[in-house]
Amino acid sequence: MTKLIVALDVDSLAEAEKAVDKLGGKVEWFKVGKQLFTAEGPAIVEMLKKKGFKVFLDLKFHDIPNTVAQAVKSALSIGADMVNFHATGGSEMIRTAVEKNRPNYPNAELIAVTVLTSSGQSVLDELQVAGTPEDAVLRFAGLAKNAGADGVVCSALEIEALKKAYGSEFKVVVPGIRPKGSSVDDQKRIMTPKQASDLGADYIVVGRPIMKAADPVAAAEAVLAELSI
Ligand SMILES: O=c1ccn([C@@H]2O[C@H](COP(=O)(O)O)[C@@H](O)[C@H]2O)c(=O)[nH]1
Repeated sequence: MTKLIVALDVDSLAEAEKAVDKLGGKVEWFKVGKQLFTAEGPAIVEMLKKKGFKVFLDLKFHDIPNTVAQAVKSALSIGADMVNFHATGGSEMIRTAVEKNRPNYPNAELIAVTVLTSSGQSVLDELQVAGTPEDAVLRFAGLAKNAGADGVVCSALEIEALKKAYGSEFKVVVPGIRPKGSSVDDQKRIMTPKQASDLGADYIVVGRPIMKAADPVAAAEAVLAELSI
């Protein structure tokens, strides 16, 4: 079953707590990204864990292997249930982070970012990354899986190929989700909650379509209603 992760892309702990208290009855997972974590730090994760939520700390680490391994350790030690790093950091970086942290946090989900959902073909061309976004996602995911990652962040367009290539146990975490009629914003590779769920997304990540809705609770309920049971 596909789980909903709501992206808490707000400026302050107070704003985040207000949203969480409204959505909390419906939503089990919240994502804390660079905007909120840079402003508030570990207090935000502490607040979410105290209230009993699962936390995806989306800091997309990308650095030398030792630094990423230690950053993942810090993220897990403050209570994150899911953390991520860029697959383009390479196998050694991923393997070091996984091997260093898996023994102490066996249930943590260690996830590699493949190609950002805001990137289309033109970004890959600009960066001289070979092939289509799907080609690159599959390549980066294979590297991440071999290095021990539990899954990847990708767009819904790549779910089918990823599950076929790497099996149903390899998790796919899917942002770039847009309910019918909602603003696309800066996302490029998008699908609806229902499409992503039908394709086998383990998690969908939804930010602005819920957080910026006139009625965020109704928007979250509408997304949840689209997910396959
Ligand atoms: O490839 C990626 C990786 C991460 N994200 C993050 O997900 C949310 C999406 O927010 P929306 O408002 O629903 O667009 C956001 O926090 C991103 O940092 C992503 O979009 N794509």
